[in-house]
Amino acid sequence: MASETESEKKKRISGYGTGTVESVMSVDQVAKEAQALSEQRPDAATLRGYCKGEPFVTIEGLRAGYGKMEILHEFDLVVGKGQSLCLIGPNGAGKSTILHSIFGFTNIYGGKIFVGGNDITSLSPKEKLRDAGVAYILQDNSVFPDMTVEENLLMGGYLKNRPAEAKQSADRVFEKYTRLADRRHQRAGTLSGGERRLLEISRALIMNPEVLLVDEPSIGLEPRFIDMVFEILADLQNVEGKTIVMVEQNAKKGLEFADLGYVLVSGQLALAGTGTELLENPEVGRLFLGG
Ligand SMILES: Nc1ncnc2c1ncn2[C@@H]1O[C@H](COP(=O)(O)OP(=O)(O)OP(=O)(O)O)[C@@H](O)[C@H]1O
Repeated sequence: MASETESEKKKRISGYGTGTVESVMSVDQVAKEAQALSEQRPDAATLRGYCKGEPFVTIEGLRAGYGKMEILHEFDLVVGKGQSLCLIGPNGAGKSTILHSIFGFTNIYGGKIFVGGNDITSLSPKEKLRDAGVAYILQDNSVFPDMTVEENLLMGGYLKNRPAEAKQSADRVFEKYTRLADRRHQRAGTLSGGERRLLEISRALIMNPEVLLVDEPSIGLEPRFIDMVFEILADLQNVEGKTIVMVEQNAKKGLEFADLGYVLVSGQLALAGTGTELLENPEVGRLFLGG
């Protein structure tokens, strides 16, 4: 968003929360005031306390970034199996960088990442998807528009050695989501925004991952599709037992959905709680939920 003006930024942010354009603070102001939240920074034991059962996705003292630039500084995270976590925070705080780091898209300078007790810190994205059961769902517009819905889904199984297995997984997706089944031979570029997001999520399911990293599921969607996408994610968590780590600019939606919420400020964890606790926190409300 390099060319975005301050007024455009305000407009964009106002769409994420519940406030009006006028009532929303500038991006820089939010970032500055959010620093004060860091005084309540939780320790690793507190994070574990929020965990249901054994920790499943754990990050310990992560230092990561791009090239030589460190974006995340000593970042910790603990999520139980089948739990969901939503990361919120000012623009540029490093939320997506956490997902990138878990999936292997960043340089890691220190710290560890575990899934199911296994150290996955230095695995490649391919190994994380194929061997560690971690899938990354891109922000948006990642479907191949000239390929059919079915072909797009099968692309999700390109790491499976046996195409027949990918086909079986795709058939299971079609059984579950008849909306996609009805359109299996349709070009993906002709799908509605909500259907496209459903296809992007479904494509990640072909490898049958345990952990879903979901980057901004509501971005660019009309309100009616946003609810649909969150219902799909709730089903994947509650019925299929997937563990979800999500970044969501619509902080209200994200915190209503997730069991846990973390506020990230300048690459560091500033505040953690249940989704409900953060929704009820007046400072979080003022800074990220539109007042
Ligand atoms: N591929 C990259 N190469 C270099 N720097 C990057 C890259 N991706 C992100 N950054 C930088 O890392 C910092 C954190 O970016 P990140 O996208 O993680 O923030 P964010 O909290 O998700 O922000 P937003 O809410 O605006 O999406 C920013 O300063 C950004 O410019």
